[in-house]
Amino acid sequence: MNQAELLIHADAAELAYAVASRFITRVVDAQSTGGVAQVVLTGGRVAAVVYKAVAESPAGVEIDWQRVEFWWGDERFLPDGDPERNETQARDALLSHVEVDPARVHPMPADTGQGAEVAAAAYADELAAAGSPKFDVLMLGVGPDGHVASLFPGYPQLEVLDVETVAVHDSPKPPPTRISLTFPRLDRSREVWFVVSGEDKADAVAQALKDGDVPAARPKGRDRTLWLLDEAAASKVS
Ligand SMILES: O=C(O)[C@H](O)[C@@H](O)[C@H](O)[C@H](O)COP(=O)(O)O
Repeated sequence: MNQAELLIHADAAELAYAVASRFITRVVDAQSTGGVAQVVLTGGRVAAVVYKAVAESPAGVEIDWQRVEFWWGDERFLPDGDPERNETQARDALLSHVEVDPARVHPMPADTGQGAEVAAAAYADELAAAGSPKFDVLMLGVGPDGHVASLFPGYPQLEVLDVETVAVHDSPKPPPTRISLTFPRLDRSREVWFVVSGEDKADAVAQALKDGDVPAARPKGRDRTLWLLDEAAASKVS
């Protein structure tokens, strides 16, 4: 298994620009053999800044946006269009500004009254219908408690290894109900990128890099596992 690679940037803005550039290069590389780039987006403030930087990057023209397949690592289980949904924030920051193929954008289901378990199962079916793609890049934010996606410390979803998606209730991070990919599905990624900014994440980053007992210690890319940090988030890495 490959070793985690750390790339540390001066501040949140430099981190966002660096991750945006890396994202564009990664997608162009994945498309270079004529294929479709399979990418997994995450939620959170840092991710939204990265998506905006991608949308604004002049290099973005190098991507054939029609040949990018977008997935999500987790979603806040809210009605369609809710501003707190990861999908809404990704559309506002990036997807509405580039010529994506709508058929290749796969948001996790919105709350239509069906229940999060039904919605999670539907997403697993959608992944299967798409041929269970291996992801070229999977982006993950990290919470101060070391959570990734919607996999929270001490929650039963950490031990769910036989299915690819799971519902989450009583999340410590609002909103309370979520959908998440499980660890086995997160790991079906060529590259896993942890994109982390801020002093409040420094303990979680340090613990994860020491293989501590935090969810962020577990996802690993098949080819590369990158920790893309600003100095504040890296400040307790020994
Ligand atoms: O739905 C979510 O909230 C995210 O998927 C979650 O895993 C997020 O990435 C981290 O909590 C970091 O969020 P921040 O970047 O806002 O700290």
